[in-house]
Amino acid sequence: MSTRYSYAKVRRRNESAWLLPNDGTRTNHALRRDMRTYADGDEVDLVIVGAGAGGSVLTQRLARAGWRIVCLDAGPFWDPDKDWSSDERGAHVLYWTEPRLIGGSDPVPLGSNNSGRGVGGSMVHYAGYVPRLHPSDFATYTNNGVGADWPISYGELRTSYEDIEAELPVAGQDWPWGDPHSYDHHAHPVGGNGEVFLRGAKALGVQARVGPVAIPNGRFGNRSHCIYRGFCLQGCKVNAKASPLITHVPDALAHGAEIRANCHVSRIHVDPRTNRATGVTYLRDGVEHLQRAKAVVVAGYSIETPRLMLLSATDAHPDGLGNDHDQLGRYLMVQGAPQTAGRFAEEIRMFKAPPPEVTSEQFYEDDPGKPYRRGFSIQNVSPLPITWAEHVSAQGHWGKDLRELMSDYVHWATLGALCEFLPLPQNRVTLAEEKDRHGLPVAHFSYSQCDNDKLLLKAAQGVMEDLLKAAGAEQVMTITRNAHLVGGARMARTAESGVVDSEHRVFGVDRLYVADGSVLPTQGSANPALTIMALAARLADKMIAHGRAA
Ligand SMILES: Cc1cc2nc3c(=O)[nH]c(=O)nc-3n(C[C@H](O)[C@H](O)[C@H](O)COP(=O)(O)OP(=O)(O)OC[C@H]3O[C@@H](n4cnc5c(N)ncnc54)[C@H](O)[C@@H]3O)c2cc1C
Repeated sequence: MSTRYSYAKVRRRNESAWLLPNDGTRTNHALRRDMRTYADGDEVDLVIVGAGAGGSVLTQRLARAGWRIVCLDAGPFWDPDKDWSSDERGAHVLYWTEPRLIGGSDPVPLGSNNSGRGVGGSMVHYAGYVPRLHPSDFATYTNNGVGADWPISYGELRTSYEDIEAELPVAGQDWPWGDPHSYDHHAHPVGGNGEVFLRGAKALGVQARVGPVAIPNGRFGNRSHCIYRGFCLQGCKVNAKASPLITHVPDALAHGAEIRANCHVSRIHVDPRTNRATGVTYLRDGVEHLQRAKAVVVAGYSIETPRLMLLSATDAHPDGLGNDHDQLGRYLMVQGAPQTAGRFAEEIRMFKAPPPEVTSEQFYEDDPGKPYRRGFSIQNVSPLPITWAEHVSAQGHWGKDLRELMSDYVHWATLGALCEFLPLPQNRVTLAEEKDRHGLPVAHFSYSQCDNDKLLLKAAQGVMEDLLKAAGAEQVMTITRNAHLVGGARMARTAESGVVDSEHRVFGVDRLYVADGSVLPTQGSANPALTIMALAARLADKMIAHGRAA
């Protein structure tokens, strides 16, 4: 571990890893049983919608500062021992599978690959890659003529990045790209898939690094070390992979927050007299409740956050909260995530390690010599058999062909790219006519790629195929897919160009905030969870400095 942080310093800020049991079980049941609870009629300091990456960090930070917090999540309070299995099919309970409609010229399928539900949010079943954004991501419009400029700079997030990296904690080699930095935990040993990446990179002179992954290398507090069984996306059964369920929720409960599971928020209330957010309506077991609060934070992720704000329209805000200038739901982004598999004569067994292994950010920055703006990163991905079947069948293999490729699984290695698709106004969430089981209009998500997006996909595919061939692949197979969702309630300098200001306050409504991935104006080629958590930690600092609403 580096000298930058000691465990004692992390523990003084966030004791979660030490609040977990160390008797071979994974959940501190006493902490949940004895958590402080509030009545709906109690006016708490803050109600937070969503206990995912953004909502959990904010809950933990503000509970520590003595705020009275209720955090509502539509999904369950997971218990890794009881609810999760080392089984791709069994993990389907983790995904947000409520109905949503999709459209546009490149519709984005929504489901297991996009969002989670329940306490811990999507990070419960995320892959665990946690790179930072680069400083350039905060000013792509000024520097490259595309995308958008953030109202804050990278420098304003640096300390929060360091804090969250120490709390997850992150393991990886020294990072040469963006703002060069090191990690508190040394990189993990790589498996067969990682070795292929490193071999191909060396042969081509491409820089690659092991990490950065939110899995401690060794024990951390009472969290077990990683057992390299490869089921990170199915919910880590041993509590090695970080998610807010184990990295921030225990400390939040220990400091008096109430995290209320299975509560679907259907409306944000705004007092027409004061124009202040005053609480939320939520549904539990089909029964409507009202939680009063002095302020409201929405952290339901990029589709559900704009949807809830659209559903909360009032006479004063007839098009939805934060939508007085027709910005809500717009500039929603996915990353183009083509995936290339290569066949090797020897056995690779790509499942035998966490899927996050090796990364290259050599192609991340804008290169004026290229026909496209901005760039992409490349990482190992390790599809398990069902996801592998999806990869192979997406290539048109079926019947005997498909069976042969499935039984050949152990010979394949896989790389995935993250291409920086641009924020475009027409890529947007609106409300559909169709209703969900609560009778609420579902989200319609329209997505169309621009020419720059398509050029990036092609370039990333070329690099991945070259890497695998240079590592000795006899055959390569690429499919096109998407990853991650960010934007939809973006941060901006003015209400005419976004939904929240630099301190996450929704334009046009007092005491209403957004604290999740929807606020990102651009996405770089980095996986988003670390940035979402760092932004929430920064927001908590601002809110604590301003003090609680009277
Ligand atoms: C398969 C997969 C792999 C991924 N891999 C990576 C990775 O390797 N690295 C990375 O950085 N990112 C990864 N991600 C993305 C990452 O998990 C998300 O970007 C991040 O968790 C989003 O944070 P958030 O706070 O915006 O939302 P979430 O973490 O999704 O939290 C939102 C929460 O809000 C709740 N909610 C929504 N609507 C309501 C409502 N109306 N009422 C009450 N509760 C509500 C949901 O139940 C959910 O718990 C991955 C995602 C997936 C699906």
